[in-house]
Amino acid sequence: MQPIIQVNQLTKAYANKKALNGISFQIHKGEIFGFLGPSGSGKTTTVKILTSQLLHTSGDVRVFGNPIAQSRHAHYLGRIGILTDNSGLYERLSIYDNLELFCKLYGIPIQRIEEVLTEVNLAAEQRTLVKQLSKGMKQRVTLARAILHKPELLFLDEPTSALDPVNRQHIHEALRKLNEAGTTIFLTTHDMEEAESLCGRIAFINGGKIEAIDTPQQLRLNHSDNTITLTTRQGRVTVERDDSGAARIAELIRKGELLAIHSNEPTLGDIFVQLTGRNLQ
Ligand SMILES: Nc1ncnc2c1ncn2[C@@H]1O[C@H](COP(=O)(O)OP(=O)(O)OP(=O)(O)O)[C@@H](O)[C@H]1O
Repeated sequence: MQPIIQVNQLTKAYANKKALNGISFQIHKGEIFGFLGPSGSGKTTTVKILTSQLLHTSGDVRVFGNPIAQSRHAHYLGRIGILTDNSGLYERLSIYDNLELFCKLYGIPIQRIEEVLTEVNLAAEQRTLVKQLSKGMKQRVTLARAILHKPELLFLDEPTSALDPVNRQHIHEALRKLNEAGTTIFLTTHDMEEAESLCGRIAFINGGKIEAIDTPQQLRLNHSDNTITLTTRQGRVTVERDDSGAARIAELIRKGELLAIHSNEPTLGDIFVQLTGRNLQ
């Protein structure tokens, strides 16, 4: 099947700065694909190019099979949804009135508002003014607006970076539901837990280059040091993940000395440091 997003050797140079250095990746229908990288690594630049808000310098970028430069029209924007920092909500209007305005602007049936507010778990608050909402609720209204027209492909640039864990969870739940209903999702984050819990595949981006792309499980397997740490009554010991290690574990169990086993799998943050020498923050 043809990928929904196909990027080949993409570069972007700002006046005096190369922000993207020849990145290539593909995203297939139904995926939640994440760009994980620290500040300044090129995440927003990529999202802006893919959503046709910014022209790229060189390389081939196709979305829905069409080169992005040719996709710069209402038909393309009608098939994608975008959520960025910039909420663009009218603070003095209620949640419902904000969404109604967008429905009228884009010719979306008004009945869709109720549906979308249920999806983001805000149906009960729909008459509340946006200025009275918490940051987390506002972000859910922004998400509601981004999916009002039922986009096939949703772009989210750091969707939960300013949110507390509970509100982050609300957004994650809404995104999982959307994905289960068929929406393909491209998101950027610097939060390894967010990437791990949401994304089927992750690209590590650093300094405008992609350092690795894989599933979180495979990334961890590829970078595991093949050791196991054991907590015993005498203290901690590390054994190899082989027959000698298995024999040692069996012996400790037999003697009743084994208290806990730790797999020593690296976190995505550990792997990022291994690959780039940098932290995600
Ligand atoms: N308009 C611009 N003019 C010049 N340089 C820019 C411009 N926009 C971004 N850059 C630079 O390009 C690089 C990539 O920036 P980008 O915003 O894509 O990174 P990011 O990973 O999204 O970072 P953050 O998480 O902080 O938003 C950075 O070094 C940034 O300073």
